Amino acid sequence: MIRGFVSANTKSPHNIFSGLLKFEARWYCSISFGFKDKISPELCDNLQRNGYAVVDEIFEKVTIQQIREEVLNMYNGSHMHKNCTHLVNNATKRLVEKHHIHEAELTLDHNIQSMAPVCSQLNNDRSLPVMLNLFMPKLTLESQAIKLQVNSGGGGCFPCHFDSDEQVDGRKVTAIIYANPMWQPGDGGQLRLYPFPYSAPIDIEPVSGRMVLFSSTRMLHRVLPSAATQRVCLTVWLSQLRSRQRGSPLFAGSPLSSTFSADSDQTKQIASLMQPHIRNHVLKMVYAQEWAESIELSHPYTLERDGMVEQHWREVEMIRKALKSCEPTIQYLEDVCKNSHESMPNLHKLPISWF
Ligand SMILES: O=C(O)CCC(=O)C(=O)O
Ligand SMILES: [Fe+2]
Repeated sequence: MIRGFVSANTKSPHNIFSGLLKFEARWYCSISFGFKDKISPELCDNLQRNGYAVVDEIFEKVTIQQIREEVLNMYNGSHMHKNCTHLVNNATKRLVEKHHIHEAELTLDHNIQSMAPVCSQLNNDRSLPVMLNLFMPKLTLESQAIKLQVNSGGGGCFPCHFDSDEQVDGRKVTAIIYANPMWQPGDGGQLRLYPFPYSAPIDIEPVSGRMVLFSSTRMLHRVLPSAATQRVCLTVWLSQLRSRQRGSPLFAGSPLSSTFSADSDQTKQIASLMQPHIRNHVLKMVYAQEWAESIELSHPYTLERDGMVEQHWREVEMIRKALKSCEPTIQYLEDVCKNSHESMPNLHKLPISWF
């Protein structure tokens, strides 16, 4: 729809789009959230190529302050619930609480919307998916859902995870907006991204006004323990309609061993290992130890937590067996990523399909 609108005009898409957004803004919101200026072709190019992008000062300071106050009011008024890890084992599904992480689903809950008017306006503002679609038309984002979150100190954190999976829902892009005006390095709570094999993990500080965008299905991430008493953020999940998903029939539902064909040539092996579905498994193997530790750090001690860690190691073992013929190549990738960028041979040129 937007592409049709743009191609019918001779002005640059960016300008035409600003006009359209101003028109919409008059009807839908009194706050301008700044996406139309901040989501640029360069930013989207980074997102497309690296799987993530960071933009600072996404909103005015006063807007960030209002968002922080609204989220903390929700927390202090006990309108948030504890965040849980969803544990799927065979046919059973259980929830395991994380400690010190509280959240509320804004988009699904009209009560929360009425108590958080600025966050609600953000929920109604469609300019983020619209701008991303403009510069990354293949995304075809059609909906957004917002979660409010407080990490209440005490080392609260998230284990290594992907936000979604093509077979679970239509989430494609995660955007996290931080509202922590007093944040200092000793507070912890950095978002750690794993853009393997382009580089070693990257830690992003949760400073006020910063927005981090990344691939919901293919960017492994975790949150480091937070000592700050109130680390606040909003998460926006941007989704395609499930019927529009460009599912990969090659991988859908197939066990790893039947979809992977090892080639003796190392370059070909690397290309095979970097196919999205296989890459996600390779990541679990490469970061197995850190992944296990992050599960332990994020949940209070219970038998269920032990079970989660055991299940993790069983999965790592299965992946190791399935990818046995590529072990030296995986070891090579691992070594390269653990050493500095200088020694990294052309791995950043490998085309990873992030979206
Ligand atoms: O708190 C953050 O920075 C990220 C949280 C996260 O990864 C999630 O909610 O899935
Ligand atoms: Fe996440």
